[in-house]
Amino acid sequence: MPTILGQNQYGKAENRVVKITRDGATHHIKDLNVSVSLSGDMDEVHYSGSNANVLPTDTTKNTVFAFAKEYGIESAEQFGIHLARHFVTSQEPVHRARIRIEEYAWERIETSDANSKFTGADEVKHSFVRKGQEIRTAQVTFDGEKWEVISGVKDLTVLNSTNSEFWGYIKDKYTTLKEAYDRILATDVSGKWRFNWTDDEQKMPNWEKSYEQVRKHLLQAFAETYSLSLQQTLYQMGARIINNRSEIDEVRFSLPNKHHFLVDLEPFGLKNDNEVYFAADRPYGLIEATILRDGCEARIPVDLTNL
Ligand SMILES: O=c1[nH]c(=O)c2[nH]c(=O)[nH]c2[nH]1
Repeated sequence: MPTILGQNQYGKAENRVVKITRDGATHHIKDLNVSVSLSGDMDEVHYSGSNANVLPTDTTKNTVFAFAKEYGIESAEQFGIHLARHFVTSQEPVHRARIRIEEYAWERIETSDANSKFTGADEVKHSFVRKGQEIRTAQVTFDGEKWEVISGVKDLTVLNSTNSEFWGYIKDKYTTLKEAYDRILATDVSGKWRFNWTDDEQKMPNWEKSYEQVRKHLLQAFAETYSLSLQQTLYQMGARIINNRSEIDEVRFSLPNKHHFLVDLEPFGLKNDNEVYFAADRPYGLIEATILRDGCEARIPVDLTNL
């Protein structure tokens, strides 16, 4: 044979598994990106195409989701150990398993005073904001007389593990979506807000404080809205900003609906009681709208990517 096979490995990469653990009203989230890579006696599949030694990559994917239910996700390391041990000890041709995991960290959203008076809690127990990745934006325009300041945020990722439903929508012959009465609602917030300050240097807003407050209001509105659609949540987020921040007249949001699909674990004899989800990255719903102070003009461009 003029050629020989060198190092090889295979498996399913980037399994996006989200595990919600429900401790009464307090939910915990683990969000992992798990890549499985197996190697061993795999010469024949390369040389002759015999799959006799091949555990399908599809099976390695299913194992990731099933193990999230069976073992839970204590830590990325512990989860990786369960998986690697399983592949090497259960399949004779598999001699080595490499499990790579990225973990995305979340923190709880603090509630507004109104909500904590109502619930007695200072955090919403099912609302999370992804740690450390948001980008703050600003656009300043001056024509020699008047200023226009539009501030914004992008890549601010949030998730509610309950208090979200979606039902009662149009059904035509192409509709397959099942009505949801308790779903995950997650989005990467892209938003812009326009200040009504135009010229009086004495009355310039405190930009730092304003950003912190807008961020707080939009997060709290996301966390505290019992959502019947992402459209409704979006409107609440904008309205909360306009109602609390007199320096802002207009808010525009572009919100991808980051779908989380319940994984069917029945084929493995496991019940998925709203615990293990596949976090799909595309396609996604895209919900966009402007919220205006009554009587004010819409000036933020409809397409936020142009700003
Ligand atoms: O909040 C939602 N709004 C929609 O318009 C929509 N469409 C869809 O398929 N799922 C959802 N969810």
